[in-house]
Amino acid sequence: MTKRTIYVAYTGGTIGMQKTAQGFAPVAGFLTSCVKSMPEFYYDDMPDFVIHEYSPLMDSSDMAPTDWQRLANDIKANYEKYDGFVILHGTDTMAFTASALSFMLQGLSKPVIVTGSQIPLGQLRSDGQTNLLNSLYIAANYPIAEVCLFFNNKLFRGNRTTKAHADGFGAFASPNFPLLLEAGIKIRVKAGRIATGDSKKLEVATISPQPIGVVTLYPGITTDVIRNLLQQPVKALIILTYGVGNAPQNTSLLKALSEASARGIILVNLTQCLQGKVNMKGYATGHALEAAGVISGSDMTTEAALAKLHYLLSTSLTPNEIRTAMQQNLVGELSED
Ligand SMILES: NC(=O)C[C@H](N)C(=O)O
Repeated sequence: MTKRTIYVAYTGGTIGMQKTAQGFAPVAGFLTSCVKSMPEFYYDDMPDFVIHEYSPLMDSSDMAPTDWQRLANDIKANYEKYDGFVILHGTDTMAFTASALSFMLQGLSKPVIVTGSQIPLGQLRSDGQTNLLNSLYIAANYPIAEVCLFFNNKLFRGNRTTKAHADGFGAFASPNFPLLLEAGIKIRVKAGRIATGDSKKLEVATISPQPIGVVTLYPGITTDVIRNLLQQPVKALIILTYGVGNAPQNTSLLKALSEASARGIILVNLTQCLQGKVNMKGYATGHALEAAGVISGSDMTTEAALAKLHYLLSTSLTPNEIRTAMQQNLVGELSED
């Protein structure tokens, strides 16, 4: 059998960083030369791979929707030539990029795995070797045709992830969706589905940067704070509410929200809780939000909701159509009742 070949899009992040006078920063050419010096990447069981290094390499905190587009276009341009795709990316905004790509890459029949590390590949005790090696191996041998995120021996559905640990190796969690695969002594496929090999045509959605607000409610938050967040040019506001989606039943606050909704602003209710989903029918405090035009984001992560809003606001859908689509499961990003 011919070896599978994986395309590695290297965008930056800690995995390829070196110490500089200003702290860790990505250095051109360094990651590729590190990998070339590690024989395990070239064992017989490993797939062939090519590393395409982006220029400039970025810390993922500097990334924006234009970088998501560039990645999606790059995968499209190389789609026919390769069996799978690994994206090397910084961890800070990795969950945002994985979420965005899940909406942008439509009709995937090959795996796309986003990974990186907490310690640079060139440093002692780096997690970069395990993360990259396993991602390549899994993309070739356990092709799950969706946008995944691999970290700390776990393969997650990309649009269900959130960065949950700032300095541990288990940097990612998927609070509301099970693992796709776990790489222990044995590789065990869990909620993931291995691709059947049918090839579909890949379409890439074009997205543009969107003015979206995100606010965490706290006891005593004033209507003025919310009103300021709802000013032009804001097109959507994600409200991180209490528990199952509750907010104070403050008349002026509810009025500000219903006026904004009437102006076409999309108001999305997500819970501040780490796990579980919004149910605005549970309490009067949640029901009042629904009556003000706020829609439920169910159990989406903030990252997935934000990426989904970018995707939908970049289409020609009306605000009401966007509200409907926000509550539907488009690519496995939310659980419907
Ligand atoms: N671990 C990392 O990759 C963090 C880095 N600041 C980044 O997101 O690019």
